[in-house]
Amino acid sequence: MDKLQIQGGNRLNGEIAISGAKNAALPILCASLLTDDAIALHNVPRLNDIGTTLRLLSQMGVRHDRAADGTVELCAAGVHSLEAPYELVKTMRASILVLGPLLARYGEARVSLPGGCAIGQRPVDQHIKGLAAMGADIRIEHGFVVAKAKRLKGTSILTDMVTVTGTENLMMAAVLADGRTVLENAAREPEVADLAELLIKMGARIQGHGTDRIVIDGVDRLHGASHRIVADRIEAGTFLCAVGAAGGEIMLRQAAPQTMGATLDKLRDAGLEIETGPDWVRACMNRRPRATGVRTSEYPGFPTDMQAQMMALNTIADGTAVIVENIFENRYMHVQELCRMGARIDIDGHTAVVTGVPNLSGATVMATDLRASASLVIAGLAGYGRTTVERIYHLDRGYERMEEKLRSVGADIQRITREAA
Ligand SMILES: CC(=O)N[C@H]1[C@@H](OP(=O)(O)OP(=O)(O)OC[C@H]2O[C@@H](n3ccc(=O)[nH]c3=O)[C@H](O)[C@@H]2O)O[C@H](CO)[C@@H](O)[C@@H]1O
Ligand SMILES: C=C(OP(=O)(O)O)C(=O)O
Repeated sequence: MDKLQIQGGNRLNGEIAISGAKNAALPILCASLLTDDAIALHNVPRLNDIGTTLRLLSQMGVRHDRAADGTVELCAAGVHSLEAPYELVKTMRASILVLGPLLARYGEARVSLPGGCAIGQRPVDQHIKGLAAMGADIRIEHGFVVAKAKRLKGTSILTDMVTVTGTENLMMAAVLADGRTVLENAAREPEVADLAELLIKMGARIQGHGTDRIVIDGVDRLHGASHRIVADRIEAGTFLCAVGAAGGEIMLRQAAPQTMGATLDKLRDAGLEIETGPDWVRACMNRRPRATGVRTSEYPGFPTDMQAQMMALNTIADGTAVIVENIFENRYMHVQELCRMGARIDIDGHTAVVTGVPNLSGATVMATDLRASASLVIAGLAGYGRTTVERIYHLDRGYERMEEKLRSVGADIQRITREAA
């Protein structure tokens, strides 16, 4: 298994190009199931999760071409299987995003239930409840969601909580349904809005995306379209935490600062000097970070996907920060590993109290999930001595060439591949 080896202490200086957002690209790839026509997507990041989704779509009969410049063309004219098998779903929860499109377009789907994962239980009951309200006959059988519907019917759906992939699944189901669907308590995340933008280009009638009430008027068919995936606000935020912890000055290109409000505010509180333009962020850090507490919440609040990275920054801050994780019940797996590097963190339920220490010391640590891995990389860059981050397959699910991007701004970081290890 690949590992990363980091020699801490280098300041980060230079430019990094931000990739397309994983969490926008995944539902958008699945939306290709909604039409027989070709869909051309630009700025698709090269990530393991994207590879898994393309494999999943391929085994259903979706043809795709992937160019080196991040363009992916898909055509679902030859779909012959309406099943998402456990072998693929178990490696990536977002596979559940084929459920809505398959049901809307083919009236049938058999999708393996995703297993429990590192950050929480993550049930899909709201996806099922919404589709059932639209008239689908849905059962759980042998670990699969088995769904059937002649044609889904538009209705009003109020989810019990804000769910990102739930909103996306229901929106993709509703675009081909009979009549109007209203999604109340909808997720406002920029990735949901980006999916809606693609669907509108395909001929869907959607209003209110980006708000908590999305209104969708179903149409009989959708057509081909071309779309550029929005920039990854979490990747950009991760690099900003890295410069916050290691010091230096970086310019992020092809970024979307307008989607990063809560993260930029908190990083400014922590002492980073930040300037933004339409598609760039410049950040400079010349001091010890100030302790900065965060409470995660739905967009536009502070994202749970930035909690671990913000915690890494706080481990070396001046003062004590209180971090509250409100979205996932088990998203503190990085705490134990950060403590192995000398961090002082106490957890009580959803709350972590981080008392900043002057220095972290390099250690061998284990990555347990995607953002936990990123937090360990940040800690390794800021600490003294060598840090080895094991099990980085989690990192490769969601970051494109992270070590190359960090090396290009001066980090001493190497990938040790399985063969060389
Ligand atoms: C591929 C993708 O876009 N992943 C993102 C998406 O995950 P994902 O869409 O899986 O997360 P949700 O927004 O659905 O989860 C929010 C909360 O609702 C709960 N819940 C959700 C659905 C449901 O049917 N029942 C239920 O109880 C979850 O367990 C969680 O506690 O949003 C999360 C929250 O911003 C991010 O951390 C993930 O990076
Ligand atoms: C939790 C994440 O992703 P996923 O929902 O794909 O597990 C994430 O991107 O941090």
